Amino acid sequence: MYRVKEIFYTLQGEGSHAGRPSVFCRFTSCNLWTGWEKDRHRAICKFCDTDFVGTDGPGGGRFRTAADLAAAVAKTWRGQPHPRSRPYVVCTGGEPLLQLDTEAVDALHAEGFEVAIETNGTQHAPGGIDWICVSPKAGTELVLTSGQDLKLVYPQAGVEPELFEGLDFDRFLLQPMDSEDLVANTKAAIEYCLEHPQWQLSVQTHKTLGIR
Ligand SMILES: C[S@@+](CC[C@H](N)C(=O)[O-])C[C@H]1O[C@@H](n2cnc3c(N)ncnc32)[C@H](O)[C@@H]1O
Ligand SMILES: Nc1nc2[nH]cc(C(=O)O)c2c(=O)[nH]1
Ligand code: SF4
Ligand SMILES: [Mg+2]
Repeated sequence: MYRVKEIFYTLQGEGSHAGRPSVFCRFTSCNLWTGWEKDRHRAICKFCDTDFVGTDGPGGGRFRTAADLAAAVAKTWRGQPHPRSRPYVVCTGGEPLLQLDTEAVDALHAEGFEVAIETNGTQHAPGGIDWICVSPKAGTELVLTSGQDLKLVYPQAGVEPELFEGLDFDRFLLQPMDSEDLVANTKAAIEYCLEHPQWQLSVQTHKTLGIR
């Protein structure tokens, strides 16, 4: 059984695939916050910008089998077939690696999808995922230390970018923390990238574009 908050079609807003048409499959629940506002002050991850509680969002629900889940994702894709583009699904949450298993990855592949995830990196990943974006969180142990994007929300006291520079990722990105300090955080992230050019800026473009 897979519990999913919502499944929707939009452009990837962040990271090195920003702009890419994607189905987002947002899994319910996270190991670093209950998702309830009343608990935010005592969560391990306190700055989350996402509602991942329940299964009541558009396209959300409980899917009994991996094939059911993959069929729901496939139904949400509306790109026209083209030899140079493969349907693309971004598994996120909440924390997708609490639920995404080999069966689900295989079922998504069987529906013709390239499979991406956005994860906090505290759980191991099943094999076969095509693109892994890890976003480390202060106060956690990082167990997923390789992938494509290492996308650090910046600034976070206790997890300075230097800690991750040696890991096995293709790209290292700083994403300004969205909060009342977004303007200052963006300025600080830009300055850090300019001084340390192995890092590049990741802007949450969907928020300024007014899309999901
Ligand atoms: C909602 S999380 C879900 C996936 C996974 N739990 C994780 O944290 O990577 C999706 C992405 O949004 C980022 N994010 C969450 N809250 C944010 C905020 N306030 N400002 C900037 N990025 C944020 C996360 O770091 C992660 O890269
Ligand atoms: N457009 C868009 N891009 C995103 N990239 C990562 C997201 C997420 O919440 O994981 C996200 C999201 O929620 N919307
Ligand atoms: S780990 Fe991800 S989903 Fe969980 S609270 Fe933090 S940003 Fe939100
Ligand atoms: Mg988001």
